[in-house]
Amino acid sequence: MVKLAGYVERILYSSPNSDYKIIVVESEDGSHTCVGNIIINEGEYIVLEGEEIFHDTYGEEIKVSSYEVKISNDELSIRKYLGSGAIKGIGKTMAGRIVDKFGDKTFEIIENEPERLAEVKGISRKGALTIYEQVSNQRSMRDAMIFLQKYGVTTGLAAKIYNLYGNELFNILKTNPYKLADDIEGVGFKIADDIAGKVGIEVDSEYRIKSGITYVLSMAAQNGNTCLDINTLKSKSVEILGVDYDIDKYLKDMLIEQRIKVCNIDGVDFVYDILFYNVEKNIAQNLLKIKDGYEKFSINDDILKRVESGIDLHFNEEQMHAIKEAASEGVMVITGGPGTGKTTIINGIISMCTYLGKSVKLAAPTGKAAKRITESTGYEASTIHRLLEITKGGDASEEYVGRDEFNPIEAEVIIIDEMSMVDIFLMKALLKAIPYGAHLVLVGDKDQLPSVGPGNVLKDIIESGVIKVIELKMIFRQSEHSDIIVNAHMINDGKKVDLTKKSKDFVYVKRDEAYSILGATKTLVMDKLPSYVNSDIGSIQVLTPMKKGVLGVENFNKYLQSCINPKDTGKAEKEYGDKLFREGDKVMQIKNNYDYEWEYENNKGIVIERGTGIFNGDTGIILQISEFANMMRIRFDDGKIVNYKFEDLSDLELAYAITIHKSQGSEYPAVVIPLLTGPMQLMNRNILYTAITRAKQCVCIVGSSEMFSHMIENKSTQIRYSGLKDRLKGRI
Ligand SMILES: Nc1ncnc2c1ncn2[C@@H]1O[C@H](COP(=O)(O)OP(=O)(O)OP(=O)(O)O)[C@@H](O)[C@H]1O
Repeated sequence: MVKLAGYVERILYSSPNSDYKIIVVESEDGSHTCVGNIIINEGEYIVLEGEEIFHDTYGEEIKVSSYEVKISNDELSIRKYLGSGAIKGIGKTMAGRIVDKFGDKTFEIIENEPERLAEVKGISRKGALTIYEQVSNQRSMRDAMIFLQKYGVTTGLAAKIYNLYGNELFNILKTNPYKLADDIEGVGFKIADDIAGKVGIEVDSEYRIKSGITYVLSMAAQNGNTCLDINTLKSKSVEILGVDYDIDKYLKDMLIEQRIKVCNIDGVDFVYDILFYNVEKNIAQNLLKIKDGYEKFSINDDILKRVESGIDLHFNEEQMHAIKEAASEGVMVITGGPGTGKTTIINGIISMCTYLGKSVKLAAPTGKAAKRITESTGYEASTIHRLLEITKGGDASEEYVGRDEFNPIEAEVIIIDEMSMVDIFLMKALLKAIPYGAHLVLVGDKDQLPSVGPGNVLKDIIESGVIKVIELKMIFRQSEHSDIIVNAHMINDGKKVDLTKKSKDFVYVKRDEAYSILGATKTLVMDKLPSYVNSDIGSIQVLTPMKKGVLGVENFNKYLQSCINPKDTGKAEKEYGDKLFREGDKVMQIKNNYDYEWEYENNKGIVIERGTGIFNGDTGIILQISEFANMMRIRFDDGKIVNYKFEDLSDLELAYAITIHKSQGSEYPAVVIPLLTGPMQLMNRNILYTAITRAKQCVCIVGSSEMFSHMIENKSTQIRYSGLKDRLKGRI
């Protein structure tokens, strides 16, 4: 770690999209090139700390880890600061004239007697005022950044906070920093509480207690709950606030202020953050409206026969029933495990609609799932986000949703696959955009893991008993072809699976210790499986329940990266937080982002198509990392090429191994599942079932057969609190 203090002599590079800069700092012992996210102008005085690094092209540099900016009052630095382009309307010449006139008193004059700037030739009184506003805004923004950095707030978040509140920020920080936690995504109760403590806000302040209660509800939402029973809410609030208060009093206030709602379900009071309450209520109302407001399609046996002959198989009774019901129900659910014929029914419904002249839209929650259903039905599917024309980072909040009740989806039948992944926010947005009279068909496996976001939408709808449900039981893919399917159903039914039985597609590799599991997994991924399933290394997916620990995703990725794509002087690298990306690495996008621009190139490297949108679960390879251009070039599996700015790297993770949660909706030729130990709430049947059903040709379990059996027995899937089922039933 080195420390440095000096003037910013030059800004060599400034990213147009972030605070990333390459600057030259003139200190007592000469010039130094420094790089990092820095908000600064030429001529300002910087005191920084950083690490010395060596760049192949630019030589020695200091990578800045923390800094403080001071505007010096000496004439040269004022001249540089004003002339740096930071203040609109002042160039180098004008800066020279201002400093010639006011010398080292320039800032004092700008701040205290700005009208005097008009004494300088070429500056009007109005111009003087604009200069004053800009200088003081810049100063307060910088002050705010420095202030927030002290509380561990990153520069990106600090800028977001400042942009929202402007100069009101200090006032808010001093009176109610908890407002930040309410208003800004990324500021949780903990950061707000830390600031509050430092600015001297009392622990028993009303703001603090209410903010703590909201925080407990939001943490519950992160675990999938839309509400929380009142006793748990009270005890958790007391726990995080660290003081024993009469929480009831504050809950009553929050009820009056319409910040929360309380619903009684079976004699227990459940508390909702008003946001979740409204979303859940909206889903129930709209779902019932769609259910009742439909128009039956008239079908006859002739049409069904034609559908069947088009698909070239005989539907069994269940399937025929499902297709008929899709014609006569406003909303219906089709649920079943792998190989039970869901896709075949979707095909049948689409084909029936074609004969009836009804328009169909088919969609799924992720890009991968949409691609998969497109391939298996031959009918173009989109993501639900695309169907709803959601823009801006894929956020389903209303302002960015293009399709709604005023501009509904243009289709008479809307089929959604992989419904188990849909959370309450996406469901609300979807239902709002269903046109009057349209039929909605929801397809999914209710035993897959529930959505990452809050809610238990598919299960709640099924259990409400209000919506028509077709549960498929018959397995079409036969056991002689696939142990994966048979075992998946056995696991789902809680039946013991014999791992010692020889199988072509369900393989067990016994290992008793974490590091030997790592080694065996590597051998499978690199040497054995690619030729066995006729695929490349990149298509073999390691799926693990956990993020942390030797067998967690993070460690697995580091290990597999070092084996599959080791360090090499020819491969550039980029560190981002505790992640290290290297050219050639396999990576995954972990959010839907509709703004990323992609292009397709032909084999001569000429761009032949452009578009936008990269989706949660999309995987690709890093082609190039350029520190100078501040970007990383990635080619996704479907050929799209995207330039990621470094500040967007939080959207990317190494993907040699991914969590089972993240694998939902995706399929791979072969999966390797390492199992040894882990937290009991993760090592359960639901997780194992989801992991196994991701594999098309081969599942390899590496590790402990006892843990495998334990997971089948462990049904303790975390309970999700939600009122949707009871709301649909009209009980609340
Ligand atoms: N009535 C039927 N008669 C014969 N084969 C059938 C019938 N229905 C489906 N199949 C076949 O069974 C296999 C599994 O069906 P399908 O792909 O529709 O199931 P799925 O529930 O969508 O499976 P998954 O969830 O694994 O994708 C397919 O090969 C399909 O052609």
